[in-house]
This record gives sequence, structure tokens and C-alpha cells, in this order.
Amino acid sequence: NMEIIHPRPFEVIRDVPGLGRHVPIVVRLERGLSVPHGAHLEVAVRSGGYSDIWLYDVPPTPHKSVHKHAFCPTRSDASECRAKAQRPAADRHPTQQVVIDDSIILKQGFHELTFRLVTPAGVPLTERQTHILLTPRHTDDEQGGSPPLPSSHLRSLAKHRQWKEAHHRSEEEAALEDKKALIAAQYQPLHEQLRHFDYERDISADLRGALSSGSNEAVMAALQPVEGASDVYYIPEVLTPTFRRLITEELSHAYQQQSGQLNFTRPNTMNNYGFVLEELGMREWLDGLMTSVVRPLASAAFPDWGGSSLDSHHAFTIAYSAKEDIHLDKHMDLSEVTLNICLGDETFTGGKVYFKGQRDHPHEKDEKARQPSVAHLPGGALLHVGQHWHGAHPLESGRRQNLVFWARSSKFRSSPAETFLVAFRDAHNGHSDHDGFGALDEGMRPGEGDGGQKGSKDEL
Ligand SMILES: O=C(O)CCC(=O)C(=O)O
Ligand SMILES: [Fe+2]
Repeated sequence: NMEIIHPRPFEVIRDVPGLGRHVPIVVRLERGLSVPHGAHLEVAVRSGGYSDIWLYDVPPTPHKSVHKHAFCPTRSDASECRAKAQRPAADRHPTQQVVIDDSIILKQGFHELTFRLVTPAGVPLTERQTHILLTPRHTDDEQGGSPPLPSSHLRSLAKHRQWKEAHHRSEEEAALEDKKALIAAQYQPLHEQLRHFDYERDISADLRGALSSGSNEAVMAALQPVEGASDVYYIPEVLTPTFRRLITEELSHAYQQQSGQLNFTRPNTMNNYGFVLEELGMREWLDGLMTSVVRPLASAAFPDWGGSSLDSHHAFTIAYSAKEDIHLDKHMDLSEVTLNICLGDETFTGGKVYFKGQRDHPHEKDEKARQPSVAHLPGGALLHVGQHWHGAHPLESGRRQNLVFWARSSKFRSSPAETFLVAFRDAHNGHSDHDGFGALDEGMRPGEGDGGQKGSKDEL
């Protein structure tokens, strides 16, 4: 009962400098659909990490007068909108076709659009979903570098990718799960009680207080925005001193076992020192941290990055010292949201965490952008989007140990926009079998950059 037509499918109609692309979209309502007075059309656009909703007033007599009639964006200038609505009677035609052409501004890329016709009382009458891919029309001589892939190619890549995810990923994950379980079964912990998450023992009273209210405002009040770094928060204390003492003792114990026959997995592809916490028997503890702390924080701070649907994790410790890793190169995490907690069993200097641009960020997505570095104090934590370029400056003295929690959302990952972006990146990199989650900026090509190692961490 609602049909969505792209007048010139998959093509950029008009560029709005600095903002993105301006695309007319035609919506045709089925004949006989009875639209109550005061109904409105809701258009939700989802793309990568961002989403937006536009509301359009539906004209009072949609059955008679909506041929090429611009729906009025409720946010825009009403007089201009009314002027558009006044069409001579001769021009009216009962096709119920609506052109939305004046406020949907889309970025280049893959978008999911949901159209809902809603009654004045908020009851949805009908709903349709569609996908739109915007590719630039210009070719390499205008932009430099390789020309964009044809959209048909990209769409089939995205489909292929979706299929592959469904059939392949689960096997890899199962193998990884098996290995973690095998090592966990052999590992003899020092502190048995660390297997179980104990909210009072492990989480600082201040943070528990903020979380217990259940309101987003109270949760956000516990997060200190890092000035100058978009979407990065510092939390002065997440883990209690008691828990930090227990875990650092456990980690020393695990290091002793490492020289023995236990073949621990390294924390990720970039850090060489530390442990995958599930291998130390802490699966249940990690699930507790996810449910009670990470998901509530992320749903308040990063709803656009799947914060409220986080459903799996990869959690590990890392260690920096003269004998271990010294610094960490610029990277993005294999996560939607990362909570990085400093354990700090020894004093240290140096080793600040720095940030650069964030994928899809409207203002600051440049991977070379300079954002402030953060001195991570023992007990303190950084909460950030996984797809935000970051790294750690060299440690100058002492030893620094952190507990890093990469939280993922399968819902977010399997969304059309994400699936497309991964396929797009693979296509540009000339391979398709890497499951990492690198930068997907249109300007990024392999070999570019500031000389530092770049890429994505990938524990597989
Ligand atoms: O050294 C740090 O605190 C950064 C760690 C990090 O970015 C990671 O492990 O993903
Ligand atoms: Fe990281």
C-alpha cells in the first residue's frame, strides 16, 4: 500500500557542498488508502552509525491533490511549504504521488530508509523500508585515485558479504570459543571468586549510584566528556580497589603459568602481552560486567553505535613496560563500543591514550585529526566508540596494565549499512577475506597515512 520510487535510482542528483547529497524520493500511496486528517509521514534514515528522523505533514486531502506535491517538512519554513502546496486544480491528479525533495540530505554511501504513515494519534498505518546507495557521478580525473565501483557491483558484494557472515563467521567464532573454553578448563585460578561477578565488590559505589537510577541523565552525569575529543568519555572509577588487587594478583599468577604448558591466546593482533580473560575462567564475570555496566553506559552514550543492543564481547588485559609492549600504534577496535580500564598495579609515567577521527563522524572523521591525549589513572576508564582512531603513546617508566572490554552488537553489525561498508572497504583494498573492521572513509586507500601502522585489530 505504499510504493517508494527513486526517480533516478542510485545516482546523486545534486551536491550540497560540505553537507552531502540532496536526493528527491518519490512515495506513492496506494489508491483507496484512507489517510486521516493530520496524519504524517515519518522518514527514518539509518546509515552506518548515524540515524535521523524527518516528519512530513500529509496534506488534508491526499486522495485528490498529492500529485507531485511536496510534503511539508515540519521543521522547515511553513510559508514556503504552503506555496508549494498551492497547485492549480488542473494539475491535480489522483495518483497520490508524493515527492520528497527538500530536506533529506544524505551522505555518500549506503542508507536504510523507513517510511511510515502515522495517524495523528501515532498509530502506524503502513510502513515500507528501502535501501539507497549513493555513489558520486564524477570520475577519477575530478577526484584523483581509483574511480568508484559501479553500484551494481557494490550491491552484489554486500549481498555476498551478508551470506558469508551468516555461513562462515559462526564457524570461526565456534573455533575460537572452543579454544577459550579448553584453556579455561585447564587453567587453575589463584582467586576462584573472580569467576563470578559481584556488583558490590567489583564496581565502585559512585558508578553503581549513577547506574541504579536508570535514567540516561544520571548515567551521562557519571561520564566526563574528554574535552576536544568527540564522543570520548572518562570515568574516574569503574572497578573497586578490591577487585583491582584481586585481578592484578590473578594476572601475575597467570604469567607464571604461561611459562608452563598453557598455550594462552594473545590479547589481540597488536598487543603482545596480556590475557584473554575468558581463558582465565572469567566468562561469567565478563557477562556480568556487560549486563550491569557496559551496556547501560553505552546505551546512554552511544545509541547510534548499537549501544543498547550490545550482545557479545572480547575482553583482555594488556601490559606495557620496558620488558613488554612500549606503545600501541594507531588503530580502530573490533568493537562497537570499548571500555578501557586502567588497572595500574605499579606506578608509571607516559603511556597516554590519544584519539584521532571517528568513522562516519559528521565533523571529525579524519584519521589524522589531532584530538587530546588522556592520562589514564589507575581505576579510571575510557569509554569510546570502537571505530574511533586511537593508540597509546610510549610508556616512559614503570608498568601499565589495563583491562580492555570490546563490546559488539550483532544487530548493528548485520545492518545493511554496516554490511555494505565492509564490502566496500574490501573491494577498495582488493581482497575480500579479511574480517577486520578497518576505516571505511572514502579517502582512505592502502598505503596512505602518516607512516604509523594502521589497520584494525582483529583477534582471529
Ligand atoms: O593502551 C591503551 O590503553 C589502549 C588499548 C587499546 O586501544 C586496545 O587494546 O584496543
Ligand atoms: Fe583500542
